[in-house]
Amino acid sequence: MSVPNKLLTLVLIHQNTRLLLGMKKRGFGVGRWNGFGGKVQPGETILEGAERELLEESCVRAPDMKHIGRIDFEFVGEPQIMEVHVFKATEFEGEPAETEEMRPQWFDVDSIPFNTMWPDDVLWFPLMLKGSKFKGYFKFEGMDKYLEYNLEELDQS
Ligand SMILES: Nc1nc(SCCc2ccccc2)c2[nH]cnc2n1
Repeated sequence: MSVPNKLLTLVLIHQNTRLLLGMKKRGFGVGRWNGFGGKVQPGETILEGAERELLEESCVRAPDMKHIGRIDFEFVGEPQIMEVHVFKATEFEGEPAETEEMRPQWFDVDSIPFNTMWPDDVLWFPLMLKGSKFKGYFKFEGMDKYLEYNLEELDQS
């Protein structure tokens, strides 16, 4: 019996040569820099979930966020696939501030801390940064290693 995918969001704010990331302070992915996101709740759209999580985790709003990709993550031994919808924004309202979940920090796009991020990020962040749309799949064994993956840049046309 297969279970439906777990719907999640991930929001990146990319302004010229800087990228806003947050240090995850608890829960899934704790101790890693990442975009802002989390579970999509019943009754909200994926976009509404992304907007809500960004505000909850960073105190900023990004009305111009656009859906730029989807990455499915399978973890060996877990029946439920994590279906992560990635959004990118260039403008934001408010001031990024630390919350219980995340400590935000700006990084130059040439010094992204990939060694303290999920191991797949180094593969798809370049696509995100250059404005491509993409679709990916990663099969993880544990939190630090993927066994297989595919990653596809999609035509914008
Ligand atoms: N960059 C990245 N992010 C995630 S989870 C993102 C979605 C999420 C899940 C739970 C809480 C907040 C946000 C990853 N998983 C495996 N590789 C990964 N890479």
